[in-house]
Amino acid sequence: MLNEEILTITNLKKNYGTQEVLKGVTFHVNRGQIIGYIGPNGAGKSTTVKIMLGIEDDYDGEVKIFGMDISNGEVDYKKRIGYVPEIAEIYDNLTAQEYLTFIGEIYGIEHELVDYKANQLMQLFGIGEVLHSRIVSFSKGMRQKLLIISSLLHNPDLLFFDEPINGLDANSVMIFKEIMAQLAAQGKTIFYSSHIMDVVEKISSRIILLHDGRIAADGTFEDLKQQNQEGSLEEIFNQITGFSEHKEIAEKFVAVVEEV
Ligand SMILES: Nc1ncnc2c1ncn2[C@@H]1O[C@H](COP(=O)(O)OP(=O)(O)OP(=O)(O)O)[C@@H](O)[C@H]1O
Repeated sequence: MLNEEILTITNLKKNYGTQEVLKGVTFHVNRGQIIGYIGPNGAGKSTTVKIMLGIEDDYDGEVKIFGMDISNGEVDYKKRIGYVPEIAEIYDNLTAQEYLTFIGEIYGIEHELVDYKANQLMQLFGIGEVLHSRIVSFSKGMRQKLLIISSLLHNPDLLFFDEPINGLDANSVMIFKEIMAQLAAQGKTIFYSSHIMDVVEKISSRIILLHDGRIAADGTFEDLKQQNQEGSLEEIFNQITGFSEHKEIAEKFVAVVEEV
């Protein structure tokens, strides 16, 4: 069922102290969509994702995942979710294989299956030779690949990716974009936050732009292009967020740098 509702957020509000971060966010996402969730730094993207994951539970409004209100205390829905956080706590002293075994145990996956998947996926992502190396010795891109693999180990139906391609080389980005497209074609739903506009533009079936605690745009790239009469997602982003002074800011920045 491709029109099955996977995520339904209604009038979501979140404050940190006196700061209103989310001021009433509403959207619903159907199965098989790739949502590019974008917005300026501090707009509240990670906050929205943390609420959906149940990491942050103090909010107003309603959040339904797989049709169920997540505030009902039921945590089973988390077994069907994969998550690549922007900044991850990762156990440096473990080897990649030990780490993936540990993640597999959390999800209750059979040991042999985890071993098999860990081996295959690491090889396919070009890091097969470090399966038994400690994570502390990994480069940034290698760590990121390991995080992507660990988020997919349990074959989740819904994926939250927060800047997942940080540190990935150009060839790996191509593989990852293709993996996302194929996962979505298989009926997985992907919620993708990133500041890399040309990638978001290309991979998203729908783009949601969060600005000042509210949704400022929601539609396919084509929809957004028509509404804003701009050519690229970067330009649309600049227009909707009312930003045009990058040159002046850069000039002032450099002037301060040059002061001695
Ligand atoms: N635990 C917290 N305590 C207090 N304020 C917080 C906390 N987490 C986030 N905030 C504030 O909420 C706002 C939104 O933060 P959030 O991390 O959701 O933004 P974001 O859109 O993901 O930004 P970025 O693009 O920089 O990752 C920011 O002003 C941030 O300072």
